[in-house]
Amino acid sequence: MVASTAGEVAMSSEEKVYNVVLKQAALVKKQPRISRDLDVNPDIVLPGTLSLLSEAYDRCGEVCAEYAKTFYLGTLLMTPERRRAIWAIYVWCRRTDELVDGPNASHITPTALDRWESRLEDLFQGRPFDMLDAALSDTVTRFPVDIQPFRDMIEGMRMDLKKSRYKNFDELYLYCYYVAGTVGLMSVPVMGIAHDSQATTESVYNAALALGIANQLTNILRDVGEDARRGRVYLPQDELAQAGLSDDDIFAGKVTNKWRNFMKNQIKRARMFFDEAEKGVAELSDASRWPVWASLLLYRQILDEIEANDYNNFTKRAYVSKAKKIAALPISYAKSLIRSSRMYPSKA
Ligand SMILES: CC(C)=CCC/C(C)=C/CC/C(C)=C/CC/C(C)=C/[C@@H]1[C@@H](COP(=O)(O)OP(=O)(O)O)[C@]1(C)CC/C=C(\C)CC/C=C(\C)CCC=C(C)C
Ligand SMILES: [Mn+2]
Repeated sequence: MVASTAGEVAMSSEEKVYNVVLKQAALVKKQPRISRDLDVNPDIVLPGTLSLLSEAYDRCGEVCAEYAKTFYLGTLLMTPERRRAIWAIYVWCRRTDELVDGPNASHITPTALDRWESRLEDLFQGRPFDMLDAALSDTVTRFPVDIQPFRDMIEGMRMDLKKSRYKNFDELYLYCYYVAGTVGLMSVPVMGIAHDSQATTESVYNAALALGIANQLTNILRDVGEDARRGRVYLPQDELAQAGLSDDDIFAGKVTNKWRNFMKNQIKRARMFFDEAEKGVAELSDASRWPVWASLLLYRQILDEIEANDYNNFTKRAYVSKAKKIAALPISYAKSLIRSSRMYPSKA
């Protein structure tokens, strides 16, 4: 908590977001933990609807494969119903992101985002607008997914429309929650917490949030040059100033020692969020641990690549080679066999 000059007590972004985590965890606790593999029940669908729905999910899978090969490969390791649900969530997130980041972004207004939000409300009430919405509409009836993180992601897009600078890490943290921490909160109810996990639901949600934040911080550090060319600086202005840097240095795009030192600290912080996330992966249901480990290790390696590029994230895009991606699979598989709190039940 931070006291303002008027004596009011303002909540930090971390506190605000933690309250969302607590609410999400409480909501999912009301539902039984998913301990078995659910599958589509044809008895509850009208004739013809099932195949339409299958087509809708397949299309979501195709979009996911096209835009995010790594995530897609990860989802192939999941059970069929969970995989389809993650595809549906992925596609909704991607479409939301495209509104402000895609080819038509310059025409997007706050009103368009309001319309997108009412479509979201409709699909949660069983009234999807199109085929891709229909897949998510079905997913939210099968898994205890709440609407709040979806609304919050749209809020992040609103923020992107009106804001291109972040005063400090507190402001950046809130942005990262909106656009990526939310994905963690949307995904846990689908991935499921292991039925014999001793961890609290809050701690697993907190780890999921941390993975979203870590991914987004990494994404920001990878894309500094690209974002600057769009007039955007997603770095804390106060930390830049403390390092003796300004927006002009970013637009100039020169790798100096000041920049290297600044980047070292930013990378350190992103790694701390990855460390926090790691604590929760072992608590996920058996079939979900491997894909989450794989995606965590792969995204985390982008930070190593930024270092390997001598911190030139102005003109060099850090990427993980195919060989390293393949090498991450057995490592993540081995890690997924570790079931921490279940191995030490006395911890609870
Ligand atoms: C297997 C797995 C990890 C599944 C999650 C798949 C999913 C639903 C992804 C949605 C991603 C998405 C399209 C988000 C929209 C906003 C956005 C673009 C965020 C950035 C993603 C990376 O995208 P990319 O590199 O393509 O970026 P560009 O558009 O090219 O700039 C983000 C960096 C955020 C992604 C955040 C996550 C995937 C959160 C992961 C957390 C979990 C799956 C929870 C795991 C649970 C525990 C307990 C740790
Ligand atoms: Mn980016």
